[in-house]
Amino acid sequence: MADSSPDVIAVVPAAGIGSRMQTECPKQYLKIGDKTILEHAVASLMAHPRVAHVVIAISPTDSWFASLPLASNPNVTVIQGGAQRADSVLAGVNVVHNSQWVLVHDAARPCLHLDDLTRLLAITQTSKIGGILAAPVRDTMKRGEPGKSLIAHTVDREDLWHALTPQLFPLELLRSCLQRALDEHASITDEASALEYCGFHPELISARADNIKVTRPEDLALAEFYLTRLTQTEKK
Ligand SMILES: Nc1ccn([C@@H]2O[C@H](COP(=O)(O)OP(=O)(O)OP(=O)(O)O)[C@@H](O)[C@H]2O)c(=O)n1
Ligand SMILES: C[C@](O)(CO)[C@H](O)COP(=O)(O)O
Repeated sequence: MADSSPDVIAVVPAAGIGSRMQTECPKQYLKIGDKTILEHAVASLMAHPRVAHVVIAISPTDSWFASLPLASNPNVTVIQGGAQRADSVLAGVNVVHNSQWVLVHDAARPCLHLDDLTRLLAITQTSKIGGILAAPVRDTMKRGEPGKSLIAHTVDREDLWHALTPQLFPLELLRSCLQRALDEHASITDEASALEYCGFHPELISARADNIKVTRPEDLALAEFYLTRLTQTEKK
């Protein structure tokens, strides 16, 4: 398949409530500049010619999405998400049919660079398992004593990565691994962990650490700073 033909469908889980953000509205609807965080995240996917369509999973009680231009975008399908992020992702994957590969990207990650997305998408030419964007850990990592603010031990940070999104997998492989992991009540916090649960080893694509997930109040200003730099870089 040519590197530019629209052959990948993206699923964007956007059905969370953003409780850690402590804001009035779910964090994906907070604005940075003239767009919501969700719109920035979707725009970063649509900037690539291989992304043909975006499926967005929103909460059944969502009262914000309908007022966005995305709601009338012909390249967007909106569906109801589920109780957990993995449920929302599986709901999105289950409406994808005409694509060999599916890309999953958090609505809460507005700072994705096009070149990172391009490098992730390139694995479709060589991999049958898929892979994820990831950033090597920089700090010394500690494991705490369970339930205490005491250090149990230092975790070796060699080969330790922060899993980011997008995460990219063959459609049927992701669908079957997610379904099995959820049926068997496995702890699944990203798509790769569902494949790992089923015995697969997805690729790690080293990526920019500024592809942050807006999670806590202090992340909003950082995302705004990164987005400003991203806009200046990618406009050139
Ligand atoms: N049931 C859920 C829970 C989360 N998400 C989405 O998954 C992404 C990453 O999840 P997270 O950052 O944990 O978002 P929230 O669950 O909203 O945050 P919190 O845990 O603070 O409530 C977000 O885009 C969120 O909207 C989802 O689609 N469905
Ligand atoms: C998918 C993810 O963004 C990878 O780091 C992360 O696992 C999402 O976790 P959350 O607790 O749902 O934010």
